[in-house]
Order: sequence, then C-alpha cells, then structure tokens
Amino acid sequence: MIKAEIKHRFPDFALDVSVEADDGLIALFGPSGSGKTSVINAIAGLLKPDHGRISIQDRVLVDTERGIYVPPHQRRIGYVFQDARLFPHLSVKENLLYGQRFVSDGRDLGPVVDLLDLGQLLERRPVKLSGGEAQRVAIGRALLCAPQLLLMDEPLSALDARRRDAILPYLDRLHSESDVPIFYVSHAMAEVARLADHLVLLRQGRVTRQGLASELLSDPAAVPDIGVREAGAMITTHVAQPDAGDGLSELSTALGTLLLPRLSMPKGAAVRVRVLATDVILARERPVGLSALNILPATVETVHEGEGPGVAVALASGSDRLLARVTRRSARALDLTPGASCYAIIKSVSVAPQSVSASSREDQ
Ligand SMILES: Nc1ncnc2c1ncn2[C@@H]1O[C@H](COP(=O)(O)OP(=O)(O)OP(=O)(O)O)[C@@H](O)[C@H]1O
Repeated sequence: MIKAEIKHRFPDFALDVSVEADDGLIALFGPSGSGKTSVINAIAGLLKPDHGRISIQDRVLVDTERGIYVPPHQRRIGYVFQDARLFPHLSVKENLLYGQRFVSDGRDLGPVVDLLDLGQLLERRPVKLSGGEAQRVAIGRALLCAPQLLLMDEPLSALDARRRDAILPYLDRLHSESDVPIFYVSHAMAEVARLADHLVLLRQGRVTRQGLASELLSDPAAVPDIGVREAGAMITTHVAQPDAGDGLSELSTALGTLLLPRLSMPKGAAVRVRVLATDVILARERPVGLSALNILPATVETVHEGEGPGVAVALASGSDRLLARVTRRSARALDLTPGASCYAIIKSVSVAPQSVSASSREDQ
C-alpha cells in the first residue's frame, strides 16, 4: 500500500493531492503542467512539500507534522527519467553495476539482464545504444538498487512510435514479473490503459478521480478527464484460437467471441484489450449483413452527457465492461437508457496491436 498526501505551493501553481493505492502499477495521468512530475519528485525526495505524509507499506518517508523527512538516497526508490541518463564513459554492464553500489543487498545482475533482454548489450557504451535499448538499461539500473518503489516519468516519451512499441512488451513483463510497485507518469492513455492497475487522474494540481484502472476506464463520468478520443474500456479475456486461418485471432469474452488481427500469443494466454469508445457502434437489434465481425450483446448501465454533441454510454456485456461514444441524437433515437439491451459492434481492424497486451492477472 502506497499513500501520498502532498500539498505544495509554487509561485504560480498549487499542488494538493492525495493518492492511496495498492501495489502494482499506479499510473498518474494528466495534461502537461497538471503536477505529475511534482508528485513523483515529492515521493523521490527531489521536492520537499510544504505539507505532506508519504508512506510505502508501513515505512514513513515524509511526515511534515512529525518532522520526518527521509533523505532521497535513503528512500530505496528507483527513478527512471524520460531520457536514460546513462554514464557515457561506462559500459552497459558498468552502468548496471552502478545501480548496485549503493546497497548491500542489491539484486543479482542475471535476472534483471534476462528480464530486460540486456545480454547482448553488456559490453556496449551508451552511445552505441538505440533510445529504447538505453531506456531498458536505465530501468535495469534502477531495479538493481533493490528499490521498494520504482518511479517512471514518461519513460517512453522521448522514443519514436516504433521504439515505443518495441519497449512496451518489456514494461508488460516488468509489471507482471517484478514485485516492485511502480508509479508511472504519462500523458499517453494508450500506455496507461495497457499497463495500469490503479489510475490517478490529475488536473491543475488536484486529483479528479482515482481507482482501479479497469473500473475507471469504463466509467463514462471519467471521459472528460481522459479525453473523448482516448476514452475506452479494457476487456480482459484469453486467446481461444491464435490463428483463425485468415489473419485473425479469436478471443473469448464473457458473451461471445472477439476477432482481432492475429496476435502473437499462445492459446489460453490472458490478454487485455483496449476498445476505444469511438470504435464501438450500438444497435438495438442484432444487425445482419454487416461487415463488422464483432457483435456482442450488452446492456446499457449509464449514459453520461457531456457538453458537446456526444454521450458516453457504459455497457455491461456479461462480466465485461465496454464504453461507447455515440451522438446525443442517436442515444435518443435508440432510447439508450439504463437497462436497455443492445448490441455493441466493434470492427476487428479498429483494435490496434498496441491495444492488446498480456494480462498479468486472469481475474481482472
Ligand atoms: N521548481 C519549480 N518552481 C516553480 N514552479 C514549478 C516548479 N516545478 C514545477 N513547477 C510548476 O508546477 C506545475 C506542474 O509541473 P509538473 O512538472 O509537475 O507537471 P507535469 O504534469 O509533470 O507536466 P509535464 O507533463 O509537462 O511534464 C507547472 O506549472 C510548473 O511550472
């Protein structure tokens, strides 16, 4: 359990947040200037808050009331920045070992090298690494300090889309195989949705919402904070048939089959699929003669009207949740009110490969 209550006033900005989350990956999401970096800097000890209390498990790092302030180097926190910040004169191996030198019980190099696939890179100098490789080394170095908590501040934002996609599976693996809780800062919802267990939405220095990512992502009231184009629920499912013969894979959902462009995952693998609200079409009758392959029966749970022409509709399809964005006009014409039964239609090709990731927990 991680708890952070932080109040701090900069000349032009006030931060007032309270975050409480179980271990796992806690994502801080918000627009530029909303205070994300300030929150993790306070946790790392790079920002001394005016008022606050920060604890990891039962270890209190900051309690301004009681005059407790553990200095940064004693916090056992690993920090991965946007840029890798490796020592250019040291090899990859020496950079990794640098992480270990501060702690007597640092982790063995071997498992971290395996986890992040660094074996081929050990003798190289940072100048010979791609941006994604350098970031993997930076993550490895942070892990080798045997941290109690890993802070990652936009670790992919300096990478191009191809390199980002290449490193995401390592973050999936880090998340599912390492027991170190992670605070992950990002303004890219695709990354957050893929990785987060707990989601904290920040705006102008305050938490607007927080909770289990699976619940918050399908909450229509959170759409304004997430952004209408980025909003979308997660379906946790498993691969029923990796190769359906025509370039598609079959996934089993609570109430039907989801066909997606072929996944490189084995039969039975648990997966998380992010389905954008703008990619879901609703119909009251089961449509026929339609090119879209995925038609899932669903029930309307709530309808959230925003200020624009669209409404966000939360749907239950068995135990799965979906979010659809339709126009206010369609919502009225179809009489989409809580309890209405309908069909959610999802085009297979609209689900990007990056929206599908290995799920660390079958029961999510
Ligand atoms: N040391 C500082 N002195 C004065 N103001 C600061 C300081 N650090 C941060 N701020 C202000 O606090 C606000 C929040 O900054 P912060 O970097 O925490 O936001 P962020 O959400 O991480 O933004 P981004 O996504 O752009 O990195 C900004 O308005 C910034 O100008």
